[in-house]
Amino acid sequence: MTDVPAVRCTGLRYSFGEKAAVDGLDLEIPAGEVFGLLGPNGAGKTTTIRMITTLLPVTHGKIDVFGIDVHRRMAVRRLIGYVPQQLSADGTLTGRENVNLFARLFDVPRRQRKEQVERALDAVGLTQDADRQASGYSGGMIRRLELAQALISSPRLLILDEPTIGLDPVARSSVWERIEQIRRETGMTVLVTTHYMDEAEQYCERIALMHRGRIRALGTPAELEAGLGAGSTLDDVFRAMTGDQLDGGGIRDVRSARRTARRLG
Ligand SMILES: Nc1ncnc2c1ncn2[C@@H]1O[C@H](COP(=O)(O)OP(=O)(O)OP(=O)(O)O)[C@@H](O)[C@H]1O
Repeated sequence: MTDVPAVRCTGLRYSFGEKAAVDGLDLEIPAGEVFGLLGPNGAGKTTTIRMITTLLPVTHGKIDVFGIDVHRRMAVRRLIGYVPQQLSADGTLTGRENVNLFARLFDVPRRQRKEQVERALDAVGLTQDADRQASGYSGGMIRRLELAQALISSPRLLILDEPTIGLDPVARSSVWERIEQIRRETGMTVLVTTHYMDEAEQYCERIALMHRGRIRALGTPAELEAGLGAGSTLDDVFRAMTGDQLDGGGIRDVRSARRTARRLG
C-alpha cells in the first residue's frame, strides 16, 4: 500500500465534436481499493476509462496513474491491466493459447512465460479447461479468460469495463470471486464499471455515480445510502442523482447485452 493514489483525475474533459462526454471530472482512487464507477448509458464512464488506459488522449485536465502522468503512455500502460467491454479473446484458440498470446504481446520474458501463463490460468480457475477451444467456453469462463489475459503483465491497476454484463448470476459471482481473490492476494487496485447495483454494493469499497460527464456522488455504498436517508437503497441514490429511471431506458437492458460466448462461436 502506498500514499500515492492509483488514479487521480483533475478537471478532466473530453468532447466528441460538440458533445461533452466527460465534463469536469475530479476523481481519486487510493491504491489497493476496489472502486466502482456507476452511471447510466452515455454517462461518460468508458470515455473516462479509455483516457486512464491511454487509449484516448487527455485533451483537458490531467490524469496520473500511481503518480505518473498518462502522457507517458508506455510507462502507464505497464501498470495497467484492462478488460474492455469488447471481446478480447480469440474463439479459435484454446484458453492457454489466448493467455500465451497476451504474454507475448506484453513482452513477458520467454523464460518466465510458461510459469506466468499457468499462474494466470490458475488465478481465474481455468487450469482444467485450458486446452479447450475458447469458442466452447461459457460466458463466465470467457470473462475469466479475459481476466487472465489482463493479469499476465502483473498490473498494479486492473480496469474492468462491465465485466459481468450479460452473465447469469452464478457466472457473475464466479467472476467476482476471482477478482476478489486476486485483489486479496496481490493488493492490486481494481477499477470497475457496472450497471448492477447489487454488485457495486457487495463488492466495491467505494462508488462514484457518474452522470452527464461528472461525478454526482462519491462514497462507500453505506455512506451514499445513509446520505439519502434511512432505508434508502443504492438504486434510490442512483435515481436521486441522475433523475433516470433504472428500468426506463437509463440503464442498458441486460437482455440486449452481448452474449459473450455466442459471439465467440
Ligand atoms: N466514438 C464516439 N463518437 C461520438 N460520440 C461518442 C463516442 N463514444 C462515446 N460517445 C458519446 O459520449 C458520451 C459518453 O459515452 P460513454 O461511452 O463514455 O458512456 P458510458 O457511461 O460508458 O455508457 P455505457 O454505459 O453505455 O457504456 C455518450 O453521449 C456517447 O454517445
